[in-house]
Amino acid sequence: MPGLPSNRPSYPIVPFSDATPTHPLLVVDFEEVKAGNQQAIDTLYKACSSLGFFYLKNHGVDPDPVFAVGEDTFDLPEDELMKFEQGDSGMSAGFKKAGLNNVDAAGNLDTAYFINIAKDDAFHYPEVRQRTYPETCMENMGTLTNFARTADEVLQTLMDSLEAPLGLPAGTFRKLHPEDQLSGSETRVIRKPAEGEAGHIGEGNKGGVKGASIGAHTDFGSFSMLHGRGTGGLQVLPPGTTEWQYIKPLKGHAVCNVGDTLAVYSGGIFNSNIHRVVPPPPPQDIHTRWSLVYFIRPAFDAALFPLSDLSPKIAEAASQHPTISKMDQGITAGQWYKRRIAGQRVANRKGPESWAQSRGTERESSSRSSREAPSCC
Ligand SMILES: O=C(O)CCC(=O)C(=O)O
Ligand SMILES: [Fe+2]
Repeated sequence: MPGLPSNRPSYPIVPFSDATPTHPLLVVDFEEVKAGNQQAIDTLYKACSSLGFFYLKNHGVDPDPVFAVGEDTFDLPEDELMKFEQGDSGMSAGFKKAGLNNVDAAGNLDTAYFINIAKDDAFHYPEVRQRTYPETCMENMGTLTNFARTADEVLQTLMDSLEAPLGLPAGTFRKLHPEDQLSGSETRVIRKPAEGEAGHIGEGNKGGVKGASIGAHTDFGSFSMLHGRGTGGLQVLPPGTTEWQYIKPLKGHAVCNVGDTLAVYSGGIFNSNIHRVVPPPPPQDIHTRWSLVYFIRPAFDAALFPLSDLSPKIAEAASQHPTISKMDQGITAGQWYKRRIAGQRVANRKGPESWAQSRGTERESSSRSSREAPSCC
């Protein structure tokens, strides 16, 4: 039973090595942001407009019961899980087994298992708004709903606090991320198999990063909040650099990052930075890696363009942004999400151009200067 003591290992099985070089992140205190502390909001704004990644402390979200649901889910036989596979049409909700996504333009295969539970289904259970899930999820929907509600409210609160510094009217972001309209917001538990287990290395992969879990990408939505179990593997490519750098797992701290839709709404003031997941650095590399993400994404029907009409500051930034200034003004957040999800599926690959066509805002993020990145934590 999820949440109850079990004979499962506790993570990390071995600690993240201090000898591994890591990239520092700013630390944002959620309680202070929520209380309106200007210094904390300034730190958040600085983080979003530089690397786009930060540690979040005092967030009040407990990942452990959801990790337990994830463990029970991935224990189910694969043919049972495959009844809930996300498919190739651009739907994210559901199960994905390792090897069904590409990790690079060469077509190498991923090594990550996902169970994705849509906010729509968690918030409105027992009503089925997007789809149903394996029995371990359906029977523990209370746990999943509680997690999604808490994480969603944390990320909505962060976005509330960014409205004034962006020159936006209060309530702008909540209108774009409403509870009652279908969206791509979801909870994702990720399992990367331990060394020696099936799926640890992508079958038939030639070249690329050995055992890569998730290829280089930007997130599709507005904000992502990641909980780990003390295991490394997440890497960022800081603006203006060419070397991937690990993010150090910090106990009690979530890692949050700006995604494409928030970058676009802000006219490019905020940065949706490229990142990837590779096998944990030694000595953690021989063990299973677990992570848990909550993604807040706009309503599928929300228009996706810079909020220039609402903020002269955003209008000015958007007009100077190399890619955002040229974006198709007719696209919705749902179309953006579908293109990105479908485009990374192995079954939809036609050639290296499929990978390029499935990318997000990362092509321009590399043009940011490294001077903008935070230099300390
Ligand atoms: O597992 C991680 O550390 C990050 C996962 C991630 O980047 C994603 O699911 O988009
Ligand atoms: Fe990501």
